[in-house]
Amino acid sequence: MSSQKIIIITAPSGAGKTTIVRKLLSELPQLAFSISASTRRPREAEVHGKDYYFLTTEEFHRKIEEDAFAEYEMVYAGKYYGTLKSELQRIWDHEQVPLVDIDVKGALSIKEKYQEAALSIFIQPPSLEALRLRLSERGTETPSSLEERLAKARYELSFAHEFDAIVLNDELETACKAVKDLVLKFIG
Ligand SMILES: Nc1ncnc2c1ncn2[C@@H]1O[C@H](COP(=O)(O)OP(=O)(O)OP(=O)(O)O)[C@@H](O)[C@H]1O
Ligand SMILES: Nc1nc2c(ncn2[C@@H]2O[C@H](COP(=O)(O)O)[C@@H](O)[C@H]2O)c(=O)[nH]1
Repeated sequence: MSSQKIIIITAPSGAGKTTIVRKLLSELPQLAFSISASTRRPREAEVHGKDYYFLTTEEFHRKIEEDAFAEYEMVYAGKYYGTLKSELQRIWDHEQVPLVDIDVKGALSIKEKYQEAALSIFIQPPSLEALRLRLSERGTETPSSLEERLAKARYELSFAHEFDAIVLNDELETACKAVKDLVLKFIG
């Protein structure tokens, strides 16, 4: 496997990135999840150092000053999310390929930074109505955070064609297989 490749999975919130990423990680040991830093509060059952590195805003600012991020964005409700350079290096040091699950702006930054070393996949939801249903059934959002995510989704959908591939996530198994095929072709 050639070193220092990176796989970017992006989409509007609720499109199914995390679901697809988890399946991919369970099937392809060549990949490792790039754990992002975030200042949002952990959800029930989320674990520091597994789902995210949960930081205070002060800690996140310090890391920005130290130039510790490959990219970072204020994604929702004043909360920061960022990909740590040290996390990518940790994964490369294990001779694995980092899989980053990030928002569309962050994905465009990583794509620009790593150029042909990056494979970028946009997960397309069947419709905004489907997104609304998935997010409300997930049970993680308040009415206002749900609307915030849907408003951002409308904007993010217009960037789909900036990425190397678009995979429709209507039937989950079909979407997972399409993503797996793209990844296997890329990592060789
Ligand atoms: N193909 C699908 N059909 C129906 N439900 C799905 C499908 N794919 C994912 N879901 C469900 O939709 C919800 C949102 O999925 P998921 O959390 O993976 O989205 P996400 O893109 O990672 O969102 P976020 O960006 O907010 O983390 C979850 O409850 C998941 O089980
Ligand atoms: N730009 C970045 N976006 C990230 C990163 N890690 C996660 N995310 C994206 O944030 C939203 C919200 O996630 P949630 O866990 O609060 O539902 C989602 O779109 C993630 O993909 C990151 O490091 N940089």
